[in-house]
Amino acid sequence: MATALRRLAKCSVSARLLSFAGHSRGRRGHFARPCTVVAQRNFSSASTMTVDLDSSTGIAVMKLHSPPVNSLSLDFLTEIAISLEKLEMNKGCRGVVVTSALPKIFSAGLDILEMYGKSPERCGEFWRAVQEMWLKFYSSRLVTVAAINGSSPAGGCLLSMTCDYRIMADNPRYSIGLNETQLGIVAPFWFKDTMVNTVGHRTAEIALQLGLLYSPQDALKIGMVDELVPEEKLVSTATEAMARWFAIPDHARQITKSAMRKPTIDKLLSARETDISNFVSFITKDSIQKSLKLYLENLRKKKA
Ligand SMILES: CCCCC/C=C\C/C=C\C=C\CC(=O)SCCNC(=O)CCNC(=O)[C@H](O)C(C)(C)COP(=O)(O)OP(=O)(O)OC[C@H]1O[C@@H](n2cnc3c(N)ncnc32)[C@H](O)[C@@H]1OP(=O)(O)O
Repeated sequence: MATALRRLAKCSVSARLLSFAGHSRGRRGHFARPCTVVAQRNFSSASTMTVDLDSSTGIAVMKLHSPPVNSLSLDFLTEIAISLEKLEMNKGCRGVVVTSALPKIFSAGLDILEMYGKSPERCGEFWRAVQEMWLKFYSSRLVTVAAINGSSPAGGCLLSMTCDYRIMADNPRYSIGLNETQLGIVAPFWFKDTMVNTVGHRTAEIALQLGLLYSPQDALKIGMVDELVPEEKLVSTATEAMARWFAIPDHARQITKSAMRKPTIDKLLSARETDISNFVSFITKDSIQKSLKLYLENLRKKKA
């Protein structure tokens, strides 16, 4: 099943690229099979998410549910990317709110177990899925809002930064940021570019080198998130925020989004294979594997 999902994800890259620049809502009809919410729900045998599309508003809510911490494994990444693609193909869908169904955690980022003790082939496959998820979200025609209802380190922060707008629960126990250097690893250039596009060069330089995780209040100050609200108001605020984006004609908003993001997207597209081989050779180094081992042990010790 997972292999079939991944194959489908690979085939769909061209559809995404075709759909990105300059298409209007009226032109989406040529895509195959529109998704239905029920099909979406049944799509994943592992039930790692629910996607509910309200046909009266055109807003879908994607709730990530991969316990214990929504870490982004190869299969989970693939399911997220395919779910977004199905929404893209659905004429009735104009926007998606991404949130977590788990308490206190939006996403713990990339699944460290996918990067530790794995073969180079598997690491490469994993990294392609990370790229694919990023490409799909960053180039989405939909209005994307992250409703960040828990901690969101590293890849979790990246996922939220691919969205058009971020609303975070105002809870000082939560944190968000690209903390890769704290694990002894390096955020690749397109993580860095997404961060720079979100918070600006100087702030990104400090945040990335120090691997900073920000409280919601500090994340608001640096522009990593756009709004803070009490947790219980998160999804309702996200759907309200969506109304402002829906008030703009889709084609104008989409072309503008494309103009803003295309250079960053093209940079990865033109270096995709090199980026995969850089990742594989970096992550499989003995020294990096040792850092990851230590980090995993510390995570487990923290609990004991
Ligand atoms: C020069 C060329 C460069 C090329 C590019 C090269 C490299 C780039 C490479 C990688 C980029 C990676 C980006 C990432 O996303 S790395 C992941 C970073 N994530 C983290 O650091 C988060 C770690 N987790 C936490 O801080 C906490 O778990 C969290 C705050 C999320 C939740 O805390 P809580 O107390 O509720 O839960 P825990 O008890 O800590 O965890 C429960 C359980 O889950 C396991 N776990 C947590 N996070 C992860 C994870 N990201 N992956 C896998 N597993 C995770 C944790 O170990 C516990 O497991 P167990 O003890 O119950 O077995």
